[in-house]
Amino acid sequence: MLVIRPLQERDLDDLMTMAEAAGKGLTTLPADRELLQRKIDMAQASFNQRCEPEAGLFLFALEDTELNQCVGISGIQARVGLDEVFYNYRLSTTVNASRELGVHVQTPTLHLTNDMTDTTEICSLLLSGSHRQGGNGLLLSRCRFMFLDDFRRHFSEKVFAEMRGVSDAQGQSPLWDALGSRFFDIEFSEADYLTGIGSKSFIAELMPKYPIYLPLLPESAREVIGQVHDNTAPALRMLQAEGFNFNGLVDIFDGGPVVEAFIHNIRTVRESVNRHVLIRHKPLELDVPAEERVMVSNRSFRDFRVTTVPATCISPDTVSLPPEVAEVLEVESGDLVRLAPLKDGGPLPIHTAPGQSR
Ligand SMILES: CC(C)(COP(=O)(O)OP(=O)(O)OC[C@H]1O[C@@H](n2cnc3c(N)ncnc32)[C@H](O)[C@@H]1OP(=O)(O)O)[C@@H](O)C(=O)NCCC(=O)NCCSC(=O)CCC(=O)O
Ligand SMILES: NC(=[NH2+])NCCC[C@H](N)C(=O)O
Repeated sequence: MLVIRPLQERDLDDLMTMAEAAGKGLTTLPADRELLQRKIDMAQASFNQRCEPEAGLFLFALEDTELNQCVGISGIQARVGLDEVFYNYRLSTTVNASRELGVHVQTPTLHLTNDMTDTTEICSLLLSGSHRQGGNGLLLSRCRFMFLDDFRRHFSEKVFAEMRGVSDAQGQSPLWDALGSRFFDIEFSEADYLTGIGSKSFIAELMPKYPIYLPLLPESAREVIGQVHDNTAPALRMLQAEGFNFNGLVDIFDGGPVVEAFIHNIRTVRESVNRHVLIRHKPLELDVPAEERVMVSNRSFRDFRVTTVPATCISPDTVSLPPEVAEVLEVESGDLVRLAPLKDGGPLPIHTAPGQSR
């Protein structure tokens, strides 16, 4: 069975293996054992409410209970830019017009901003290659929206994701080569790694403060602005299906797009329903396609758990769970759980009785 739970101490080795396999460019998950250990500690402090709410870093592990192994990770950073400055470029238009000369030139420009300050970020989505199938990526990404909605007071109303931008197999980024490298005498992979481990003051010290006129950059750099890395296309597709849209900001190093949504508009949030658990000793048909499965969350802050069950388990006011599923979710008969479709598309497989509130 695959289950989402808070990231724990014992996940360090699995996390390190996944980060190493992912290669460079996943800013928040560099293959640095000490940093990953610090992230686990921060996640534990956040779930146990041992840190300031704004400093919360909620990291979720996807555990394969048969392998007893962490096979994926995803995260929520409660607020960005409060401890350290958070940068983006805003893609704007500057118009130079002269009625006298009959000239009207629109020039795309990049302006350095801190517009996402004090906003919640979803981040660090990574699934082990062996488990990229059967809707596991969807579970890993979407479980976060159930958590965000159930514990809204910990987060901002709007959430965003910075998507990984274009770089090649050698870690070269066309935007970095044309822009960043002119101001920082280091490679893109090193600059990215330094921001990932939290050494960010060099950005403030070295980044150009004046707007950048895009026609002055080479075509190779212009064309990657707002584009994602090939490996990140599925992550973007999943967010778009949840209602996230490009907000006009891009990453200052590789030009990857920033997408955002208001929590109340996110599809998983809108389509969730609550049901009481009914434990039933009936074998569960596990081989059900993603379209016919629903996510079930135990709604616990500290011991958050999510797994999937076939939509046929749901009745108008209960959800029947076999004992082994109830056990991994840490729920008992009568507990209230939250359900949402795993995959978008097709009719919602959750039946609400007439007159019953969701
Ligand atoms: C992102 C995940 C976890 C996604 O898992 P899977 O690859 O198993 O996903 P999937 O179910 O196969 O695909 C999800 C959806 O994307 C579609 N899809 C697949 N390949 C595509 C492509 N090349 N272009 C456009 N869409 C594509 C699928 O059809 C499906 O949509 P339908 O359902 O419509 O069929 C994984 O690919 C991964 O670990 N990638 C490497 C790490 C990475 O780049 N992470 C994101 C960094 S950016 C980040 O972390 C911030 C964002 C965040 O935290 O969410
Ligand atoms: N791909 C990168 N490492 N970009 C650097 C900046 C990342 C992020 N916006 C910050 O200010 O922390």
